[in-house]
Amino acid sequence: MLLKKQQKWVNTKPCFGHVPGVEIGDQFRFRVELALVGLHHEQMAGINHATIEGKEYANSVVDSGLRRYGNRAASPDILLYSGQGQTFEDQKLQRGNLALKNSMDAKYPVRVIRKTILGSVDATTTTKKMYIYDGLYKVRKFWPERSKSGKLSLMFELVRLSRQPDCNHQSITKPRRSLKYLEDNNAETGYDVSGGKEKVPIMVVNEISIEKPANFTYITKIMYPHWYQVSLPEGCDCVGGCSDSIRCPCAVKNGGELPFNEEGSVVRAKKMVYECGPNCKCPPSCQNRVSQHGPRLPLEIFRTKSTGWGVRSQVEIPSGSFICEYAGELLQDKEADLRDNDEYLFDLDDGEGFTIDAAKYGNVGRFINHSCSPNLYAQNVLYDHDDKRVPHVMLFATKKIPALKELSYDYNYKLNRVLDANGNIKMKKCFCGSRKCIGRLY
Ligand SMILES: C[S@@+](CC[C@H](N)C(=O)[O-])C[C@H]1O[C@@H](n2cnc3c(N)ncnc32)[C@H](O)[C@@H]1O
Repeated sequence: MLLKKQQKWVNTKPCFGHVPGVEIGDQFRFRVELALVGLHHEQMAGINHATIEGKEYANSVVDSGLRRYGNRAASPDILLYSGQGQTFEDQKLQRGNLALKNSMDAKYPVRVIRKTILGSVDATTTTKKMYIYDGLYKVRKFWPERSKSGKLSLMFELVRLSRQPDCNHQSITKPRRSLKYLEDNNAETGYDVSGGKEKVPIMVVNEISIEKPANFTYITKIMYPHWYQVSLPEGCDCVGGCSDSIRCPCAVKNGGELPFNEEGSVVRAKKMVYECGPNCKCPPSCQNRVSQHGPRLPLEIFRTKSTGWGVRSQVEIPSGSFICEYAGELLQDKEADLRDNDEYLFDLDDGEGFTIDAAKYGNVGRFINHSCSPNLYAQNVLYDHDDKRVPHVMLFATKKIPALKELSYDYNYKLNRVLDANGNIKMKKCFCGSRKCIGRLY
């Protein structure tokens, strides 16, 4: 309570994925310490959940290890977790249980904290109960199961995401980092670069040096110049959501079909995708509102060996998934030509028009590198205005992408067309490493 009064609790906003400053294997003596660092805010309940657009999603569970709850480790990487509910009645698909199901449907990662007995089993050494952060899991399935008392329990199967460090929770461990370390929040990496502006933290990780990304201001939306007036598009009247592709005017704008499937994956690349907008009567959960909600995957900015910073996901990405927008300052091409740093310019068209500059103001999109064999593509999207000259540039996965594989798109530069101040052709080598690499970015 003293620390709370001194406002020393950290990561107080709900987040999905890893929590800044906490590493797999970190140990905690009491449940309240989990809340203090933002790993699991609930001090009593085993399932922690957070609201996104009115819907609850689980973001962490504490596996008490108690038989009473029927939680048992089927294998070190699989946790069978019994849902919440009173012991004297059947468990229902509500509150934490519903949140776990929603995280399963949305493929959101869930942090698992295991309660473990540490210490030697011989009688001479004292044992200690500890809570250990075990890493990220996904909910694979759930089913009802009759417990010994005859009541129905909801069993959830949680599978540990691959390529995470081992947490050695079974053994007597060497001293690990403790809460004191967390006071040092100025560590070079392991922080959310969005500073809490995105719904999921965008962690910075550097496994090869202590460098961190150069300063810029994190924004989540395009910055329009003061002279640019945004006009709102007309909306649809589909109060319950847009599923009628013949009657919904937004579906009609998309050629008579919804551009996204029920999982929120883009169906096919188009010249323009029209999402529902501020004047539409459909709810935020409408199938035709995807990229406007911002990134949902636990993305990481990591230091690459030869192309500076890059971006990857902590979890596997299904084909067609939305990754992020390319956000920055909207400039006219002639202004963009005068900018000193040309590394973060995204040209919105081939002719004289507009460019997005993410050098000073940008989001995670500014860190995604070019590849000659990309796994993302840039899709033009309109939803909050209907000016086709300045569509939102939204990046989507072109294929299923394994966890921790670098994300990339084709910068589509025209060779021999980039000129320096004296009119000489500028060239830049490409280090994408693909077998199809043409050797040059431009
Ligand atoms: C939009 S930024 C991408 C993020 C950048 N790597 C960083 O560290 O901030 C574009 C710049 O990254 C570098 N880059 C991106 N892809 C590259 C590639 N395939 N080969 C060489 N350099 C690349 C170039 O310097 C390029 O101008």
